[in-house]
Amino acid sequence: MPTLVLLRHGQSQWNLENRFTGWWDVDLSEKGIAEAREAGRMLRDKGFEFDRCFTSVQTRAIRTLHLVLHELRSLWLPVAKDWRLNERHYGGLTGVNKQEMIDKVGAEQVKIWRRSFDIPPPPLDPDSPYRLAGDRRYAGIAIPATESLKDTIGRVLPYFDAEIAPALKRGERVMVSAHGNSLRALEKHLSNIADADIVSLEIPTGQPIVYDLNDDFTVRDRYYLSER
Ligand SMILES: O=C(O)[C@H](O)COP(=O)(O)O
Repeated sequence: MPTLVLLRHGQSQWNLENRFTGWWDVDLSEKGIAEAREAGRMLRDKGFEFDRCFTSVQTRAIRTLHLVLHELRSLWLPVAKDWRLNERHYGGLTGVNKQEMIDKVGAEQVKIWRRSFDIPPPPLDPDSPYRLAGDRRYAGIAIPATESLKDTIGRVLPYFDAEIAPALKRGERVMVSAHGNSLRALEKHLSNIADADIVSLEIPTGQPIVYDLNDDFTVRDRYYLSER
């Protein structure tokens, strides 16, 4: 099976400001742009080539992918964009500063919201300035009011099975540019991580993760490109 590369977008403006982001469409910071370019250079220097790419409908992941493909001289590659690869919806935490929330409700509760398997954050207020009803990219989609990791897996995996796995089976080399929690969803599945253990998986921004998969999608090797 050809190589699959997963990439979390470079640092976003709200990563920089330490705010929960989720589905809110925040652009890359200057550091995030540099991280994405560096990821592209690293892939190029190590001889990586791709046949097809997948990303979300969120600017930070799309822009990261474009910056990487520019470094790879491969902006011409087919790219599929789908909301199912979006970040997990952070519900009522969207826009809130993570440290301020820790000060308010305690680190333990915030960790449960951020990293537990099936406990979603409180839902987004219907009057929130961060509601996405009317955003054209989500026309016809039941936009969630919040999502746990389990909910995120419930939309990422069917997309992986329907679109990404068949490309790999056809022999295509695939890159997925997505988000901390949509990639945790994918990694939980690929690496067969138990519900209780997923709490400790953290994915850094702008660091390509390489999966060498067997034909049955079991993992032969998984590593950060920067470490080899
Ligand atoms: O949506 C966000 O806030 C980040 O992309 C991921 O945040 P987390 O590390 O709190 O899950």
